[in-house]
Amino acid sequence: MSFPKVNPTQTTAWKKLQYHFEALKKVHMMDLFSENVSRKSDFSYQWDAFEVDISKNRITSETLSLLFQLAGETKLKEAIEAQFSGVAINETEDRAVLHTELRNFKTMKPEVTEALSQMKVFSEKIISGVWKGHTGKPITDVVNIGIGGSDLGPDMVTEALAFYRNHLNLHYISNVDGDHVMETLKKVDPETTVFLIVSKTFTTQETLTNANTVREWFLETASEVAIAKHFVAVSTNLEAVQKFGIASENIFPMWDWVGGRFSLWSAVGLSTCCAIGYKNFESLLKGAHAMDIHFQETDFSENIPVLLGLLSVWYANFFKTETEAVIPYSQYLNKLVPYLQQAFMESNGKGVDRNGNEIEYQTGSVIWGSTGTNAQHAFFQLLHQGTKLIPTDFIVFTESLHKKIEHQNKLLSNFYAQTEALLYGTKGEEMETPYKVFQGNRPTNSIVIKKLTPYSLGSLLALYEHKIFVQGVLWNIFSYDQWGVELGKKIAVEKLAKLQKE
Ligand SMILES: O=P(O)(O)OC[C@H]1O[C@](O)(CO)[C@@H](O)[C@@H]1O
Repeated sequence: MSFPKVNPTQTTAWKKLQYHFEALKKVHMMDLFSENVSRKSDFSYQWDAFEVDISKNRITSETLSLLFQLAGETKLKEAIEAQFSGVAINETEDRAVLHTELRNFKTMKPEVTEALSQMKVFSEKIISGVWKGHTGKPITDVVNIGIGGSDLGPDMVTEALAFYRNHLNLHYISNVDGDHVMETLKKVDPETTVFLIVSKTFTTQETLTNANTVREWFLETASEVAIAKHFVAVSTNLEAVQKFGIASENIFPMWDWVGGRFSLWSAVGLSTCCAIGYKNFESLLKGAHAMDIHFQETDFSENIPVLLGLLSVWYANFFKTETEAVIPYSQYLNKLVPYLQQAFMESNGKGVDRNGNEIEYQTGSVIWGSTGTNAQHAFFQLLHQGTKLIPTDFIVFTESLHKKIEHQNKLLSNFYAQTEALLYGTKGEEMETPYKVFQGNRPTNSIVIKKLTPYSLGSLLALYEHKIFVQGVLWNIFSYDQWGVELGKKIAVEKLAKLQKE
């Protein structure tokens, strides 16, 4: 049984939140800090190697109580249970949503265990040089051909975990723009490169076009039989993969209960597994699973994904904010924001509710951002003095991987300085000109993690996955379909036919 479909605006909590908002909207957070000396610790949450501080938000303990009431009335607890127990909560596609099962080693389905061991064997052969190209040379380069969820997640994780990488060179081809594939092919040698064609459906125009171009390029210097040593596929569509000419032992499975944007934990992450080795890949999965348990079992008052999801709703629906920024103070997380953009916006960019009615409140915020400190010199002016209120996540790792202490101290001091400047502004200070005034009162979450490891990265990504789900339940939308991408694809097919004729 799926969980009840509640319009959030019809709940008692929503009405109370509306009144509460009217009373709180002009209050400066600085006053909330002066009234309560333990505000920082009251609104900080420790979990594993994470410390999440939400004290710099325009909230009081009453705000949280009302948001918990809203979660109760919209049946969040029941929704979490339904998702984890495999109910087909993706109703418009009649599918369960079980990416969490890809990282649960205790209850893992046999086909997942089998796929993981297939990944282990394959990646070990590639890394050790046992797997040879068709001319007998070991593999030096791995190229992932995929787009959307079959590209963004693996690419992001491979870059984020560069510190843990081996000698292999990794490349990602996604865009149908021929310059993308051709520039990548300039860098690789067909004799020592393996191509991973990753597509859940194996019908995606960009991926198939790129895969065919690569295949033609490969066959300029090799025979058809050599394909078995250089082409591998990850897909649910075995028939289409076989038609493409990929040997059956080179096919890795996917399942319809894993959404593309939640699939980096499956064989879709094969490129990452080759780059960092199976042991590290498994650690990524275990870190995500630890967060799954936290999300499933922790009371909402201490539940980090729940708290962050509720705060988004508070800002989007009461303060009417339209965007949220994410600023990781780690260059390794340079690709986190593009990955989150698909995860959040493809999931929650919906205008029809779970009862089929058009929605009259805001859903799916625009997600944007980039790494600190670079972002400080790009768009922080707007965060500090612009007319828009932009709730922002600040993420940092306290320990630096390269032990560059001076750099790390400067990075951390900027991290803390920015959240304080956004909080306090110049309130209480005499400024000689209005242009130098900072209003402050701009909300931030601080996500402070001990160290960037495969495990902690897994936890961080799972945290955001669950935040998406929390928002979706509160907004009463289906977070796991993506019909909004179809119309453009259909028109593009028609345009292509016309262009080809001309
Ligand atoms: O893995 P596939 O089937 O090639 O799909 C790629 C991407 O395309 C989308 O369907 C959007 O067009 C995404 O949801 C998905 O991640």
